[in-house]
Amino acid sequence: MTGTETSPDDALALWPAPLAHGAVDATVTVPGSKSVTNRGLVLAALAAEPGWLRRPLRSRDTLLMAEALRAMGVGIEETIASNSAAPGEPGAPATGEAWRVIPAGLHGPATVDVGNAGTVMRFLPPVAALADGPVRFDGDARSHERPLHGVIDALRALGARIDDDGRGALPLTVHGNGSIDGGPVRIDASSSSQFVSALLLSGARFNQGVEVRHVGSTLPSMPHIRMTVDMLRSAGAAVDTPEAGGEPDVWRVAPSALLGRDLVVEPDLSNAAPFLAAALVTGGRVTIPDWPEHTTQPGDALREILTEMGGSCELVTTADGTALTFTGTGRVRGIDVDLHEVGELSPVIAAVAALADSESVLRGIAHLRLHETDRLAALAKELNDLGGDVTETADGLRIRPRPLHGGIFHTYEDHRLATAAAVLGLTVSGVQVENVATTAKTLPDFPGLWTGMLEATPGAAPMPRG
Ligand SMILES: O=C(O)C1=C[C@@H](OP(=O)(O)O)[C@@H](O)[C@H](O)C1
Ligand SMILES: C=C(OP(=O)(O)O)C(=O)O
Repeated sequence: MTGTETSPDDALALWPAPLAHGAVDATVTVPGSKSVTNRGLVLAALAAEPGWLRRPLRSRDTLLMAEALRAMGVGIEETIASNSAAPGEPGAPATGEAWRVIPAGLHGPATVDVGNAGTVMRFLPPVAALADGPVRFDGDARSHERPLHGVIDALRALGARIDDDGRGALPLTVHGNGSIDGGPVRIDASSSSQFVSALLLSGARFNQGVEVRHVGSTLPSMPHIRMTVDMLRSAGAAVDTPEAGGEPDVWRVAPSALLGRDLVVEPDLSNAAPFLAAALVTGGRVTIPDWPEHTTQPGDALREILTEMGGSCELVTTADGTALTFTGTGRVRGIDVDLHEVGELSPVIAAVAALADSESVLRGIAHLRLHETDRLAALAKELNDLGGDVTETADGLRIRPRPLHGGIFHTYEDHRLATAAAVLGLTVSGVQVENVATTAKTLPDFPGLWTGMLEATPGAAPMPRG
């Protein structure tokens, strides 16, 4: 357990989700992307020169990543950056919060606490295989249940020595000797795209690079694999992908040094979901500044999905950059949608679907059973306990809207269950969210952002409730 894990008191606490007394109308600045920040940290740590991450997300998952890299010898300084990069360094970002990453010879002995961060538990064993000395990995109880076989088996096949208990999961120790052969490897990544991303992110530093061939029946979260490829290329790596005319399900990273970068982290578009959903379910309007015009983040799909569910959106370019304004119409429609590529959006979409005027079917998300919690079981149970009519299907959820009532919404230490519950609480009186502090996994001060959104709204301010 880390100091950043939810404390026992937080875990027991109930947060009265504020009711919106009208249409919300607010601008919400969403913190940086977890997925971009943690990839940025790994690539910067493996680079041949120092780099910068500007506007990084500071949340449990990213602080665990930074701490783990520090434990292996990487320098990570949290700073308010100014334009004073030393000669020969990649330019420092203009101003604002930034992390300066100073790569160093990676070494053990080290201990890594992964918490319940998929990105930490999957992306770092390949980094540890490049370190000199043993690196032990452990984390929250749930981290022992989340699949890791794709990474463990692949690293062994590529020349690494790993001690584990044979279950294909944590805890484990990687015994690195400073380098790894690399080369071709076959994996089944049907339970998590993060297996592929993990091997590609470190692959440029393997002696022969890496060729990852996915042999499973299905591969979720393709935008996250595209994000990995995109960020590797920006760091100077040569990457072949299926999209670029390569073989289906095969990715290759050539061996090379990586560049230090000056990376500006985009807002976390998946974490924009509850705020956009607030506009939809209250018939209001929410603007998210700095919404990128082009992005690999899966959260960009919210524009299409929530529009189909009854809203409309506009991406506006101003002198300050682009911003997304999402407007609800007062009507919320059900949806039949395959969320295989964008699974992390499912909890909030399920909450909106429960408030819609017609049935929804969410498909292609069987792998969510292996996320922070079994998200399909948890969503079905918690929505039904509030009076909903939700059934689990083989690969998703069928949601028939019913009048909901208040009650305790359990969150199973899952940040996205908590934000989904907050959406319900906007229009359902008396929703009490258990352990809202679990949102700190990826979204610092979610309750503050949420009440800030409501307080910015004339006439829709939250009523204090006991
Ligand atoms: O690579 C990433 O940053 C992520 C990939 C996805 O994982 P899965 O492919 O395991 O669903 C996603 O759900 C997770 O939140 C973040
Ligand atoms: C699945 C998620 O996280 P992780 O990176 O821990 O896999 C998520 O954030 O929805």
